This record gives sequence, C-alpha cells and structure tokens, in this order.
Amino acid sequence: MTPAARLSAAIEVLADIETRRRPASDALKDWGLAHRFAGSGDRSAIGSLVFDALRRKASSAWIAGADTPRAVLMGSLILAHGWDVDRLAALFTGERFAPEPLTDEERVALTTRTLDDAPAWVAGDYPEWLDGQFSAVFGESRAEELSALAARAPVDMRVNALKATREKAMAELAHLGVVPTPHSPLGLRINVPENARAPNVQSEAAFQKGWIEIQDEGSQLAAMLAAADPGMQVVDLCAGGGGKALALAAQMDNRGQIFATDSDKRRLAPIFDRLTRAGARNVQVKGPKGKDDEPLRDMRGHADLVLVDAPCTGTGTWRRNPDAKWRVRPNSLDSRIAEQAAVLDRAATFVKPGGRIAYVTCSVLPAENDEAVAGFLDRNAGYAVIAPAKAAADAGLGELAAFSSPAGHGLQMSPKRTGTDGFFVALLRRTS
Ligand SMILES: C[S@@+](CC[C@H](N)C(=O)[O-])C[C@H]1O[C@@H](n2cnc3c(N)ncnc32)[C@H](O)[C@@H]1O
Repeated sequence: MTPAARLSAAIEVLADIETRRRPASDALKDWGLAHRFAGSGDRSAIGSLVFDALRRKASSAWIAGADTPRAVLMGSLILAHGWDVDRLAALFTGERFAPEPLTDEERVALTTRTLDDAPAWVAGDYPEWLDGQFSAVFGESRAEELSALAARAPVDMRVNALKATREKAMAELAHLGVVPTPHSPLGLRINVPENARAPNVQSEAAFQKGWIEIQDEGSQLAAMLAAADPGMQVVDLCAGGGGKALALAAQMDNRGQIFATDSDKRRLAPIFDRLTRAGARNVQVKGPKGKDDEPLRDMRGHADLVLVDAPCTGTGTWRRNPDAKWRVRPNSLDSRIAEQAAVLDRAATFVKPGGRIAYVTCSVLPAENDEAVAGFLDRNAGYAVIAPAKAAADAGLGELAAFSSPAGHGLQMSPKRTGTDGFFVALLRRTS
C-alpha cells in the first residue's frame, strides 16, 4: 500500500471505532480481514496511525478545528509525528486510494490553531467529564500528567528472582537494548523508539526459561509495597492471570503459601502455565465452583496479607490502551466502585488480627483510590491506614514517599511521577 492509502485506511478504522464504539484492536483486526491484500507492514503502520490518533484525539481535533476521524488523523500527524501542512497536502491528494485534498478551512485551522488556549482536558487528551477527578488528584498539573499518560509506554519486565538475577537477564537480553528500570531492583525496560515495533519478548529464551515476566514497573512496585515475606499466609483475591501472584511468590522465595482466586474462574486460566514456567511452587489456585462459593473459606481470619488487586477503570494504563479512555463512562466507573467496596469487605474476612490488606488499582481516579479506602474504613472500624511514607520506606522504596495520594491513604504512581503506569497502593492494618 502507498503511504497515502494507509492514511485512508486509518481514517476508515477510526470511523469504525467511533461509530460502533468498539475496541481499536477489534476494528483493526476486521479491517485486516476485509483487506487481505494488506501485508503485515501495512497493518502495523495503520495500527500505529490509529493508536497515535487515539492517544491525542482531543488535542488533534482541537488543532484541526473539527472532531471527524479525518480531522483527528490530520491533527495527530502534526502533533504526534511532527508533520507540517505541506507534508499533509502532499499525501491528501484525492488521487487513487489517497484521502481527499485539504480544504482551505482545514489548511487555515492546521496552520493557525495551537494548544495554548486549550482547556486542560484537551491539552491532556482525556474525557471532559473526568476533569473533576483529575483536578482532585493532580491539581494544576493535570494536563501534563494526563499528557504523560497519553504517550507510548516502554516494555517493562520483572526478573524472576527464583531463576535469575537482573545482571544475568540483562546480559541475555542485551541485544534488545534493555536498561534497568529506575525504582524496582528487579525491573528491566526496553524504550521502543517512535515508529518502531515493540520487540516480541515472549519469543526470547530468557522468557521461555522463566527468567523474566512482562510486567509494568508500577505493578512490580505494587507487589513490593504489599511486602509479602517468606513464610507468610497470603491471599491474592483478584489474582486474574497471576501477574502479582508470581511477583509475590518470588518475593517469598517459594516459602509460605499464596492462595490465588478470582471471582471469574476463566481469568485464572493462564496462571497454571505461568507458575510452572516461573518455578513458583507456593501458589495454590482456587477458583470458585459456583456463584456463591467461597473457595477460600478455610482462610477466614488466618491471612497475614490479603492482596486486593481490584477491578478498576484502568485509567492508569491508558498509555497501553489509548482507546479505552474514550470508552470509559460514568456508569462503568460506578460499577467498578461498587465492586471495589465488595471485594475490600470480602478481603477483611480473611485478615488475621495484626494482618494487612494491600489495596491496589491501576487507576488514578480518587473515586477508586482514596475514596474507596475511606469508605472501607467507615464500614470496618478495626482497620488503620499504614502511612504511605512508612510503607514505601519498609519496602526499600523511600523515594516513593513523595507521591502520597491527596487524602494520604496511599501512594499514587503515574508516568510523570514515577515513569510507570498509574498505580495506587494503600496498606491497611487490622488493629482489632
Ligand atoms: C486488575 S485485575 C487482576 C490482575 C492480576 N492480579 C494480575 O496481576 O495479573 C482484577 C481482577 O479482579 C477480578 N474481580 C472482580 N470482582 C471481583 C470480586 N468481587 N472478587 C474477586 N475478584 C474479582 C476480575 O475478574 C479481574 O480478574
């Protein structure tokens, strides 16, 4: 395909995402099936154009002076790819498979409009209805913070201490240009250059041998902050595919027990192969047998630590899922808030006196973070927050103490603050 034809395809896919409110990956897949002549290079280039446009959708529409898929693509080529109007005009020719030529109005908008007078939700590329939430957590920095959440994310890996050291894994992956992550002592990072494809880490021998797991550094730090020690009895209540359970098993050096469960048994499916590959032997996976089954009933009142890696809107992962931010709705936020309250209250049934709950979300919304903790404390008198600065220091992560959440119930990470996805971590001790 010609570069101009790829632009037309990207406009088509963006229109499909917009009109059918569907995930970008589904729209791209369908486009590929309907256009089998397109090679993998074409599909990958179109995917990059679409994802970059979605990252910068509001600001692109602003400088293009319209919010049509065509306008958003044009704006993003200028903002994200550094094009100028002449370069656009050279491809928007209206010739075979090329998008229609630029109108005078488009040309004027694209050469004169800037983000200088744009509101925060436009400059930061996020849905306007969430402005109050972002203002509460980031204040005047919200446009900058959210802009950092719109950028591309690096590929982060956690070295599995059960099988390798960071030095050993780094040497094995040197050809991928891996560097240590700034905070996690087990973190490795590949910074993917603009317009390049992320490497397929899963095909590397180091991955196959279980030396590394793909895991954002924020998720690694959340597991460290949970502070599971060898020998502890740990419940991972929202274990899903097991990313945190694997990190905890390595922290515990395979000693003690982790009971991993999830309300959705199907989500636990990948965990078994992952545990085997990682050499993690202290994790028992217990899926619910029916709707009202409590597979961990024997653990009631016995756990040293209950990890609640809660279901959430995922606003902290928008770097990796830029289309998700335009799909999040007030009713889905309300549903997540209700689930968070339910799962926190369930967690409390497992904690032994003196034990802890680690509450984690990959969100930056106070409604899912500080407010969820405050609600839990109102409903559960025998719990107290462990001061975030202390939790950070205890985990050997004293530098995170600066990132206490607004109400002080937990730590709030973000791409701008910590160079990670946006994770929130609160630790609650059972005092009576
Ligand atoms: C953020 S994901 C977990 C990710 C996983 N811990 C990891 O590190 O790979 C949240 C999980 O919570 C589960 N979940 C939702 N509501 C729940 C509930 N009431 N009890 C337990 N799990 C729940 C979802 O099925 C989902 O798998």
